[in-house]
Amino acid sequence: MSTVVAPKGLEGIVATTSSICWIDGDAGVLSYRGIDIHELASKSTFEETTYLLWNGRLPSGSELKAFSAELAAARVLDPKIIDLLKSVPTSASPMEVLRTAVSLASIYDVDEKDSSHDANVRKSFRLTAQIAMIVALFDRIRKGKEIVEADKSLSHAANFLWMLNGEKPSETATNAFDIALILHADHELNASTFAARVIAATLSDMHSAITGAIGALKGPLHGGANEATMKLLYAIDEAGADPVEYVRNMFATKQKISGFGHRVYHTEDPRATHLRRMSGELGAAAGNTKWFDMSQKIEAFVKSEKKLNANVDFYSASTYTTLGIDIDLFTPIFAISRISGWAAHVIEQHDDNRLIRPRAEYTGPAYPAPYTPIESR
Ligand SMILES: CC(=O)SCCNC(=O)CCNC(=O)[C@H](O)C(C)(C)COP(=O)(O)OP(=O)(O)OC[C@H]1O[C@@H](n2cnc3c(N)ncnc32)[C@H](O)[C@@H]1OP(=O)(O)O
Ligand SMILES: O=C([O-])CC(=O)C(=O)O
Repeated sequence: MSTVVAPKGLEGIVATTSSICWIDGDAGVLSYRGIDIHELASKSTFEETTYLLWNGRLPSGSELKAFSAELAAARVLDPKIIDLLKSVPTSASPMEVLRTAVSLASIYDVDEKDSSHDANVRKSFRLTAQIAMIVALFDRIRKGKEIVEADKSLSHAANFLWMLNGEKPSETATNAFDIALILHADHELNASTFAARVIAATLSDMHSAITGAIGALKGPLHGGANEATMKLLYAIDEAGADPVEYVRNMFATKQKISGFGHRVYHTEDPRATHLRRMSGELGAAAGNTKWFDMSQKIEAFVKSEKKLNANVDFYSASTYTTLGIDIDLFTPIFAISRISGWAAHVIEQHDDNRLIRPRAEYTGPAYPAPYTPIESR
């Protein structure tokens, strides 16, 4: 059998068919079910976008109302999950707590043993509602604050901010957060979604797939880059350094700059366009454009020096910081949004499944290698 080895990191390999998300990396186009992300970011809501991802089309007014009500009604956490959040060390990273809590949620899910299409949709509602709650609740618990009950009259974005901060969010904050959720909702076969599909393709369950996806998202080459970006901005600020000189030194020591580069986009990441604008606008409204200004200087330098564009994670860092959100919640917030895309992909995988099992080109000792008895080694 002649073998063709796929490029390292599977670059450029088309590994499945999917009707969920289409990207043109050269033109900087991202669409969900064919609808341009710019339209969705300016006209849609997270609820409507999630309906689109799960159902393949935009909802009617009554369908959206029913869908939003079902998502709000799913804002329920088994007490055992709250016990878990209270029992882990307050120093635990919110991302590992989220991963563990989603795994535990599987055991208490009423559809635990059912991976039919309908059960997967029901689980998708619950996971989408619960992931946001888990992130907010753990943050309050670790800070010694009272737990805030979910408010089912609020949108998904507003309810998260309410449960996180214990005060009703402003319209500006809610809108900005809602747009961030829309922008992060899906991105074709990114690493965490691929991980979810590989797990789902063994006919394992939705919770297992999402637990694995959260683990994949956590890494700094993927969703973890938003947190790493903010750490860089803080480091530059604390050092009182010039951002350009700081980054120049990082290049000189062959370090990567978080929030730049992308496997698929060879031009501006269309999501960065919105996050840049939001970062600037929110900073101006808050009377503090420090992080935005610093980000812009870095962006211009990285672009001129390395021809690398900012990705979705770069300006989300300063956007979330300006919204008063703690740095280690940035990647969990990515998960709060991306669950909608992960769920759509798990459903799509289960609806038309085949095991995902590629081959590896063997580079180890030649076969047959001798088995040396232990006393002779
Ligand atoms: C939501 C998301 O997941 S978006 C991506 C979030 N991740 C980051 O922001 C982390 C920083 N970026 C990166 O590490 C990469 O650009 C990735 C992981 C996003 C894409 O990786 P790949 O497609 O495998 O590109 P790869 O890492 O091979 O980079 C290609 C070249 O560009 C350079 N490069 C890529 N990104 C960066 C960066 N952020 N800073 C400096 N150099 C970079 C690499 O060093 C490499 O240079 P070389 O050919 O001289 O060795
Ligand atoms: O598509 C990717 O490789 C990473 C990404 O931008 C995302 O997951 O949003």
